Amino acid sequence: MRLKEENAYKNEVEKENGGRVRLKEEGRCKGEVEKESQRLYSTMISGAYQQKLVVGYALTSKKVKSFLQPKLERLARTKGILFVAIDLHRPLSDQGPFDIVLHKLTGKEWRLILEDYGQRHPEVTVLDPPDAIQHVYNRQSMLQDVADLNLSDCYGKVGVPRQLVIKNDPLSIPDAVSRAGLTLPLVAKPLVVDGSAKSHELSLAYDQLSLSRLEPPLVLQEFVNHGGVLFKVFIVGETIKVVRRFSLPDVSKRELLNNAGVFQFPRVSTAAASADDADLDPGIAELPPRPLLEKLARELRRRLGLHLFNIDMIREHGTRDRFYVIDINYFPGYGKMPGYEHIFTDFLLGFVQSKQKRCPANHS
Ligand SMILES: O=P(O)(O)O[C@H]1[C@H](O)[C@@H](OP(=O)(O)O)[C@H](OP(=O)(O)O)[C@@H](OP(=O)(O)O)[C@H]1O
Ligand SMILES: Nc1ncnc2c1ncn2[C@@H]1O[C@H](COP(=O)(O)OP(=O)(O)O)[C@@H](O)[C@H]1O
Ligand SMILES: [Mg+2]
Ligand SMILES: [Mg+2]
Repeated sequence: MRLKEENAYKNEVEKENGGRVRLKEEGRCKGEVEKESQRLYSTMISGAYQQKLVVGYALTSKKVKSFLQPKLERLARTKGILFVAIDLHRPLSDQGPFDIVLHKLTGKEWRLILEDYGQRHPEVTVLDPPDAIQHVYNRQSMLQDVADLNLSDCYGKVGVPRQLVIKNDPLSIPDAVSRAGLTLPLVAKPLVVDGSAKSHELSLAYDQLSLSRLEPPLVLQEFVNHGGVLFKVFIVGETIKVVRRFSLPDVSKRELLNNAGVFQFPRVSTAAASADDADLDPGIAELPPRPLLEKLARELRRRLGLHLFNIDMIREHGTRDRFYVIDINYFPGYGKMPGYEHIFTDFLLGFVQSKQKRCPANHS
C-alpha cells in the first residue's frame, strides 16, 4: 500500500473506530439515563421521591370530600406531602409513621386515643390538640377568649354579643333574660357543637314569653344587625383569608314590634352562595381592616392553642369599625377558601422546616 493510501485507510479506520466508540459511549449513557429516569419515576410513583411529610388524617367522609380535593392531593404530592387515611379499626401507633396527624372527629373515645398517641409520640405533630378543639365545641367557651381579649385599637373594636347560657329548665328562661338585661331579638344556639345537623339548628326569638319553648342547653345571644353580610375569616397557621357570605337580614324595630314567637332558621352562612361578587353597599361589604384581623387571629391562635379554625365576624350595621365575633369553628370548610391548596401545603411544609431547625442532625 502506498503511503498516501495507507494514511487514508488509517484515517478511515480511526474514523470508524472513533465512531463506534462514540456510539458505544452514547449507547451506555442513553441506557443509564433510561435506567435512572426509570428509577426516579418508580420512586416518584411509590411516593419515596423527595417525600418530606406523611400526613395521617382522620376526618368524616363529608370532610374528606370537601377538604381532600384532587387539586390539594396533586399539589401536595409534587411538594413531597403524602396524605394517608387513618384506619380507625387499627391501633394508631401501628400505623404511619406519621409526621403530622390531621383530624376532626368528635367523641370521647377518639379524644382519648389521640391524647395517648400524642404522649407516646411527641415527635408527631397532632393538629390540633384535642382539649383545645373541645374548647371551641362549646358555644359559651368558644367566645370567652374574644371577650377576654377585648380588642380595641385605631382600626376598630372587636367584641362578642351579650349572651346567656341556659343549662336546664326552659320555663326559667324569660325571667333569666330580663334579669340579665338582654335585648330582643335573641339568637338561640345549641350549647354544644358536635358536628350534627341539630347542633346547627338555630332560632330567632322575637318575644320574651316564647323563649320558654326553647330546648336547653343553649346559648341566648343578642341579635346584632349587620346588613345581612358575614365575614368568614379563615385561619391556617399564620395565614388569614377572608370571604363574605350572606347572613340573616337586619331586624327592624317595627318588625320586632309586629312579630312574636321563635323561628328556626336555616344554615344561612353555608347554604348561601358567596357574597363576594354581589353588588353590596360598600359600608356593609368592606372587609374588616387587615391589621385588626391580624392582631385578632394572632391572639386567638395563641389563646386557643389552635392552628386551624375560622371566625365568623359581623360589623354592626351603621358603624364602620364595631365588630362582633359570633362563631368559631374548628377545621372549617377550607375547600371553599380561595387558593387553599397552596396555603395548606405551605403550612404543612412549615412543620418540616421547624423540625429541621429543632433537630438538624436528623435532616442533614
Ligand atoms: O359552623 P359554620 O359557621 O356553619 O361553619 C361550617 C363548619 O365548619 C362545617 O364543618 P363541620 O360540618 O365539620 O362542622 C363546614 O363544612 P365542611 O364539612 O364542608 O367543611 C362548613 O364549611 P362550608 O360548607 O364549606 O362553608 C363551615 O362553614
Ligand atoms: N348574634 C348574632 N347576630 C346576628 N346574626 C347572628 C348572630 N348569631 C348568629 N347569627 C347568624 O346565624 C348564623 C349561624 O350562627 P353561628 O353562630 O355562626 O352558628 P353555626 O355554628 O351553626 O354556623 C350566622 O352565620 C349569622 O348569619
Ligand atoms: Mg357559623
Ligand atoms: Mg359554627
